[in-house]
Amino acid sequence: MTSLYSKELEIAQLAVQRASILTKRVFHEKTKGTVSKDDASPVTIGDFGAQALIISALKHNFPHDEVVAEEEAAELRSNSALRDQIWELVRTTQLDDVAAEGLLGGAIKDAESMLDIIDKGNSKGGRVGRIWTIDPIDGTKGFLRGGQYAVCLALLEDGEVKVGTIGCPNLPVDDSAPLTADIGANATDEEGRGVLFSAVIGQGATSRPLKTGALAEGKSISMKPITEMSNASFCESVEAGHSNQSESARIAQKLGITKPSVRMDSQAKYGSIARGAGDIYLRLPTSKTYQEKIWDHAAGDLIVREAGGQVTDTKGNRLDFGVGRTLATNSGVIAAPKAVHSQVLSVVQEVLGVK
Ligand SMILES: Nc1ncnc2c1ncn2[C@@H]1O[C@H](COP(=O)(O)OS(=O)(=O)O)[C@@H](OP(=O)(O)O)[C@H]1O
Ligand SMILES: [Mg+2]
Ligand SMILES: [Mg+2]
Ligand SMILES: [Mg+2]
Repeated sequence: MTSLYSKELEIAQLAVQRASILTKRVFHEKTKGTVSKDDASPVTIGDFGAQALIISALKHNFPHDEVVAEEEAAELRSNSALRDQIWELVRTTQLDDVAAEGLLGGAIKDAESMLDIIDKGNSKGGRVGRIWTIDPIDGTKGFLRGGQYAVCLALLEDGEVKVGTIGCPNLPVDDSAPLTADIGANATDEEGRGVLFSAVIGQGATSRPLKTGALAEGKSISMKPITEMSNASFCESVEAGHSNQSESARIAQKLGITKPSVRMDSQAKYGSIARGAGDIYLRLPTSKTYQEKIWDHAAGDLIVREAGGQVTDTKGNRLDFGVGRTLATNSGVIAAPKAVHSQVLSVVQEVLGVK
């Protein structure tokens, strides 16, 4: 008997694997075709190319589903040199397993079709129906700096995350490799690195080595119970502009955590705590106006919850993926093992003065 969402899970994992081949190629290039977006954040040829490959696979398999993706093609329509660079990458990236590549529908027709495909990620999101959300490169600043980054894909149905997949080319394959500052900062995809995290609602979370063809065998993962807060490790963003790092240090101190935080880019943080390499992920708002994007959290939220964790915002509410392209009703993220989540939340609220 096939289980619920088995086709969605298989396609999602293969699509993330294929997109990761492309991002790894760009990761090793000196020039990554970086342009600055309207909000001053960077985007590279890797982000555009990965988004094109993932949407193409989704449209081949699930033509009626909507897609909320981070990037848009507007800039590429007026910059043909950049478009051509991306097309060259997309045209020459495929899974090295013919059957797996066939499941994703094979190659995109031409450069113009590629731009149209990138723009199919423009859904407004919402509470109704099937909507995929894509972060083609999460942690683009990390990708450029030489840190962690992730290729992220999730399926929402009526506003709830049902399937989530995160490809982390630079994380150790070994689920028990402890979370260290070095893993956060050390960007390499040499032998022994590259992991694919996945979850389906009600079916648990898994990790497997990130491959270039057919999927590797998966292993079930779970969060590590925290027996002593003094030994707990927490992770947060590298970029001080994305998460308040002085407040998190005060929270850690009040909780009795003695180790310094591990700073790591991208949803690699969610995957790392889901497999028990780390314990707690704190993301504390740095401004009252910034709204977190659904593609930055959907896959990670499900993977952590399916691994035995609890994920809320700083108000103690579950993340609500049904209000549009952003988490407009939420503020920050607190992810921790279920048994200690309320303890962590109450210290967060005390330090932030949240009622
Ligand atoms: N002001 C502010 N506050 C909170 N979050 C923000 C902010 N600005 C940007 N972003 C989003 O942060 C995403 C990357 O954050 P990360 O946690 O991966 O890592 S890090 O902050 O770069 O260390 C990053 O995702 P990518 O653009 O996919 O890299 C952004 O969507
Ligand atoms: Mg992101
Ligand atoms: Mg991104
Ligand atoms: Mg971005």
